[in-house]
Amino acid sequence: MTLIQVSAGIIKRDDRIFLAFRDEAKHQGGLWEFPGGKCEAGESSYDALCRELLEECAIAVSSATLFKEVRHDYEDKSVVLYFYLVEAFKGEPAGAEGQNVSWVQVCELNDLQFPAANQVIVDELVAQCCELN
Ligand SMILES: Nc1nc2c([nH]c(=O)n2[C@@H]2O[C@H](COP(=O)(O)OP(=O)(O)OP(=O)(O)O)[C@@H](O)[C@H]2O)c(=O)[nH]1
Ligand SMILES: [Mg+2]
Repeated sequence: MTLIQVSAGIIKRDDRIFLAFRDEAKHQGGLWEFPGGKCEAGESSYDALCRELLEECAIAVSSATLFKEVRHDYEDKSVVLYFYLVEAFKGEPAGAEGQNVSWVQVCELNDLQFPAANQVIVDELVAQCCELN
């Protein structure tokens, strides 16, 4: 099975994170995601992050650092996800492709459903930010 490389952005403002809802028709659809997408051939994960966040959220990333690299094997495909903490950007995040989006409190992330590969990221964000978890 081919390994798909994906970059995704953790866009945090105060105690909220910007999330997008994956269309039902997509792989792992009907779940919340950190916006992003597949790295193209020869493209760095950082460049893919910038391109995807411009396309999907209409923001221009000016600074981001790798938070965690996660490998996950779904039944139908294997992915390596490069999760970046987006530290600075221009523009206001939006659902530029018509997708539903939401600024969600970090401490309420576990109320939402994510693709399985994201659970380790959600757990870490919650552990860092929420005393009671
Ligand atoms: N963007 C994104 N993709 C994720 C996350 N978690 C996760 O398992 N994925 C998986 O990563 C893969 C690539 O994501 P994608 O569908 O956003 O890729 P893309 O933007 O290039 O979309 P396209 O193929 O419709 O053009 C999908 O198989 C998706 O299920 C996440 O938090 N964000
Ligand atoms: Mg995408």
